[in-house]
Amino acid sequence: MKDKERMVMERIKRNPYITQNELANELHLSRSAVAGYISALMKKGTIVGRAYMFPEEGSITCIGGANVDRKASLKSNFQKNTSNPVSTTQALGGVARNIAESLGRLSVPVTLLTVVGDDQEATWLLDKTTPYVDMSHVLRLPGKNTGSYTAVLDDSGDMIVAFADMDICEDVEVNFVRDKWSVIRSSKHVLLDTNFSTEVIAEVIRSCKEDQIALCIAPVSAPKIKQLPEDLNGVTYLICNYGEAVEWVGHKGDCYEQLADGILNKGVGNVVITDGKNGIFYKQKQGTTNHLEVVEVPVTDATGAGDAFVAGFLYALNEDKTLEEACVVGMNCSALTLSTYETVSSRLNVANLKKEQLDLVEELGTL
Ligand SMILES: Nc1ncnc2c1ncn2[C@@H]1O[C@H](COP(=O)(O)OP(=O)(O)O)[C@@H](O)[C@H]1O
Ligand SMILES: O=c1[nH]cc([C@@H]2O[C@H](COP(=O)(O)O)[C@@H](O)[C@H]2O)c(=O)[nH]1
Repeated sequence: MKDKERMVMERIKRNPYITQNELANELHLSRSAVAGYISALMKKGTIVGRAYMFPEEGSITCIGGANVDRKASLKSNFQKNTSNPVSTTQALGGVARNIAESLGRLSVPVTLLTVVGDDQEATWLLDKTTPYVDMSHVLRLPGKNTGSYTAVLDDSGDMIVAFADMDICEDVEVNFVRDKWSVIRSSKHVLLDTNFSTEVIAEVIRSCKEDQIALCIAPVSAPKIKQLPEDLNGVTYLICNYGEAVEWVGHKGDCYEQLADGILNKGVGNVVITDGKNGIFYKQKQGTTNHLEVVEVPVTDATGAGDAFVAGFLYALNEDKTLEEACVVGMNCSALTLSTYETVSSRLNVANLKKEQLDLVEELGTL
């Protein structure tokens, strides 16, 4: 068997969903050359036919960034223009990846559509995420660096500043979404972050609207919320923090309702604004508005609290809970993450989530 033919066969074995275009991109061949190799493999009987695969019920597809996070925790107050003593840790990150891993840990069938390079970081990221998430559709770009995020945290675990090098996301094109549409379309919910370009984001929104798939957007940061297109018709849920909402649609000092209205006016169906220990505000285009209190918990490391909230929220919606119930589950998921240095808590599972719920209920003194 020729080398190229073997490479085509091995990739199909690893991912029976792979398209001819994807094979052509990965192997630097033309699509017609790939078609030729596939036809030769079929003639030899190495491939006996295409599998018909059924989507897993209640699955979620997460689309967006995957990073290696490096965190430096200051041992004393930050001082400019000198070297500050820190302890450093490394973890996996990227908003869509964090949410996908959390959902996987909560036993939800989940697929991640993201992009990585061909460096050691990519191998580490794929190895560590695969136990929880279907990573067979991840785009690997030869010669590119996997995304990274470097944060400096103060001695109470809050971020002072962070730097995200995610140039690799600029190489993801609209065709990536189109090629993967059969995977995306089979999901009960789609989660999209704002690491990819406005064109890619707009394509996901347009297609989810056309196929009536529930779409939840988690903007990544104040600068990246601006990557959202103007028209958000087709977005079922948008979950952002107060700072992101102010940067995007408001002014400092705006109340939650003013910010929520600004977002709903763009076409979103339901908006949730998180504001750390100050609680959660949600407003539905057709329905209710509410401000929920959170039970304050000691913070070890705040990284990933917002992503954990989204994961808990989607987990609950997938279980057919209401929007308000989903917000409460989201808060419990965040509480688990806040208590560890990990971006995604390794203690996250359905049993611990239920226990967290009971502990909080006890603390609130209500049932
Ligand atoms: N000190 C805290 N005590 C309890 N929960 C918190 C605390 N800080 C954050 N959270 C939880 O984490 C969620 C997300 O935090 P927030 O700071 O709003 O977003 P982000 O992490 O995206 O900046 C909040 O909605 C809340 O449920
Ligand atoms: O431009 C980006 N910045 C940061 C992240 C990710 O966001 C997470 C931190 O989330 P939060 O801000 O909710 O703590 C980290 O895992 C980091 O990799 C990202 O995907 N894109």
